[in-house]
Parts: sequence; C-alpha cells; structure tokens
Amino acid sequence: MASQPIGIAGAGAWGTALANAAAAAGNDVVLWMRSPEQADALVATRTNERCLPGVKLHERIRPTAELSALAASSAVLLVTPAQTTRDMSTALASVLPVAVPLVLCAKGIERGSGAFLCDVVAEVRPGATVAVLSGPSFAHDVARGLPTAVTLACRDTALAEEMANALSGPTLRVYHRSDVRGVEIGGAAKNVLAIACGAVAGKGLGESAKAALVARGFAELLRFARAYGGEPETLMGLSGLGDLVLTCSTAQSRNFAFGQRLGQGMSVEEAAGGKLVEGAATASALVALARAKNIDMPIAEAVEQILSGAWTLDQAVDALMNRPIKSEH
Ligand SMILES: NC(=O)C1=CN([C@@H]2O[C@H](COP(=O)(O)OP(=O)(O)OC[C@H]3O[C@@H](n4cnc5c(N)ncnc54)[C@H](OP(=O)(O)O)[C@@H]3O)[C@@H](O)[C@H]2O)C=CC1
Ligand SMILES: O=C(CO)COP(=O)(O)O
Repeated sequence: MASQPIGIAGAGAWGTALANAAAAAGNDVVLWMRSPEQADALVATRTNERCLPGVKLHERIRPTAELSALAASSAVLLVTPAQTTRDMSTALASVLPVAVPLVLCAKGIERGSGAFLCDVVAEVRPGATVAVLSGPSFAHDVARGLPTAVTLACRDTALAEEMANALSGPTLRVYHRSDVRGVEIGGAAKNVLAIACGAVAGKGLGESAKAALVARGFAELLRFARAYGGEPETLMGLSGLGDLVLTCSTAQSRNFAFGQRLGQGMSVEEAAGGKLVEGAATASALVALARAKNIDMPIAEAVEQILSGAWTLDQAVDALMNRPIKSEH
C-alpha cells in the first residue's frame, strides 16, 4: 500500500487534517479539491488558511483540482459533506479503477432517500470496496498532532487491517473492524444527538440534563444500530460512544455549537451561521428510518421537530420530560 499514494477527495478541515496525518504516517498523499484556485493557493502557500488556519501542509502532500490525479491511489478517502456522497462517488467512479477502495469519512445519512452512505456508494460503484473511517476526532486536534484514535471498518478484514496500519502514525491511532454499518450509524446519529446536548447547554438547563441526554441518547443509538444491523460492541467503541461523548461535550463541535445557539434563541438559519452542520442535514432521514422500524428515539425526534419548526425548544423539553415513566433500558 505504501508504494502508491493515498488519495483524499475534499480539502476542508477534515480532509486536510487527514492528509497531514496520512503523510506523517509515511504515505505520499494526493489531496483533491474542487476549486483550482484553492489548489493553486495550497501549492503556493503550503497551508489551507480558509479551512485549517495555522497548519502547515506536510511536504508529501500534492494538492490538485484534477480528479483523475486520484486514479493511481491505493485507496481514496472521501471527505466531502455527507450529502455530496452520491455526486462525489459517481464522479470518482468515472476516474477510479474499481479495485481502488473508497473510505467514507463523512458522517451522515442521505436525505430524501434515507440511504446509508455505504449503500449509496454500492449503488453508484457496484463491485467496489467501501470502508468507513469514523471516531472522536476534531480536525484541529489531529492537525495539531494531538493524540487521537479512530476506527476504520471494512468487510474485507485483511484490507481493513492494512488500511488501518497505513494510516496510523505517531499521533493518530487507527483501529480496524468489520462492522461497516455499526461504524457509519454511530457517526451519523451522534451528530443529531449532539445538537440536543448543545441546546440544553445554550438554554442553561444544567450539566445533569446534559449527562442524561448523553446516556439516553446512547440508548437510542444502540436501539437504532441493532435494528439496522450494527453490532452493539461497535457502538460501545470509538465510533459510537467515543464520538458521542466528544461531540456532546464542547462547542468545538459544530453540531453542539449549532444546538447551543438554538438554545440561546437563534433561528435555525442564524444558528448554522454558514457552517457545515451534518446533524441538521441528517436528522430527518434518521428519524424517518427510526419510525419505519418503530424504534423509539425521542431525543432525535425532538431535534427533528425543532428543526422543522413544529416544536419550540420548551415544547421539546416538555415532551421529553412528560413521557410515561418506564423501566430503563
Ligand atoms: N471537521 C472535523 O473535525 C471532522 C469532520 N468530519 C466529517 O467530515 C466531513 C467534512 O467535514 P469538514 O472537512 O469539517 O467540512 P468543511 O466544511 O471544512 O469542508 C468541506 C469540504 O467539502 C468540499 N465540498 C463541499 N461541497 C462539495 C461538493 N458538492 N463537491 C465537492 N466538494 C465539496 C468543500 O469545498 P469548498 O471549500 O470548495 O466549498 C470543502 O473542501 C463531514 O461529514 C464531517 O462530519 C469527521 C470528523 C472530524
Ligand atoms: O465528528 C466530529 C468529531 O469527531 C466533528 O464534529 P462536528 O462536525 O460537530 O464539528
């Protein structure tokens, strides 16, 4: 794997941080972005000031706006927003040999279709190998070389191990697993739950309420994953509980910060502030999938009702607090 470069499609905060980590792990990296101007700027300045300010690009990274430059990669990490997965994997299918695995790094479920992102890729790139990389990892932490651990899942266990080894470096530790579905569910669902935690913080409802949301949110996550074929052990690991705890803890998370601003009384548009909020894009699909299998997900449901304008935050709190008392599970 080390003789060929690792390809990265998407040079936002996470794509750039992963490019640096992959290069630090001893790989040549081809970093694709859609804007030729941005690629020229990265080549000239060796920084990505717009997305990851203050971080120097590793010398083994080659920025480009030519998608075909990814064709010789040993694997391509797709690091554009979840809702671009269909278009991006279709575009990649036209330039990548089918043998090149695609590693999905976005966290979400496709809106409208309700499709898991791995299934989207399987549809547009039949026969190709798909993997998922997820876990508690802020781009800025990884880029600063702070110790971080994530999970890479692929049904081909030997390939999962090979890719995890190739991406692991001095400060990024990549575990491997075969449960692709469990890993992708953890990443997608925790963003929706983090919006609820942020709203609790923004409204000043206290640390006890926040801890209750994390615990009850995790119960929702487990229920959902079980119903959709994820392994409970996966959800108890980095990509489930680990990422839920991280994202529910700090306004460094865009999802948490978005919820916090909602809690302070801002509208949905104001609260997003032009930033990528994956939980807001995924909430309706997550809730629709839960309803389709009668999975009880009151916190995710409350987030969706707030985002759709059906409930105020006060109504959501009332709804959650006035559910029938029941056995905890
Ligand atoms: N940031 C983080 O800490 C982490 C993020 N993630 C996940 O990674 C994914 C990306 O997040 P992040 O990098 O932070 O987001 P950013 O907003 O920083 O970057 C998004 C990138 O995607 C590009 N992009 C947007 N739309 C398209 C499109 N239609 N076609 C091609 N490229 C497009 C943008 O290009 P342009 O600049 O031209 O608009 C930009 O380079 C998300 O799913 C997120 O949940 C996962 C772990 C950590
Ligand atoms: O997924 C993340 C950390 O693991 C990043 O979360 P945000 O998208 O909420 O910033």
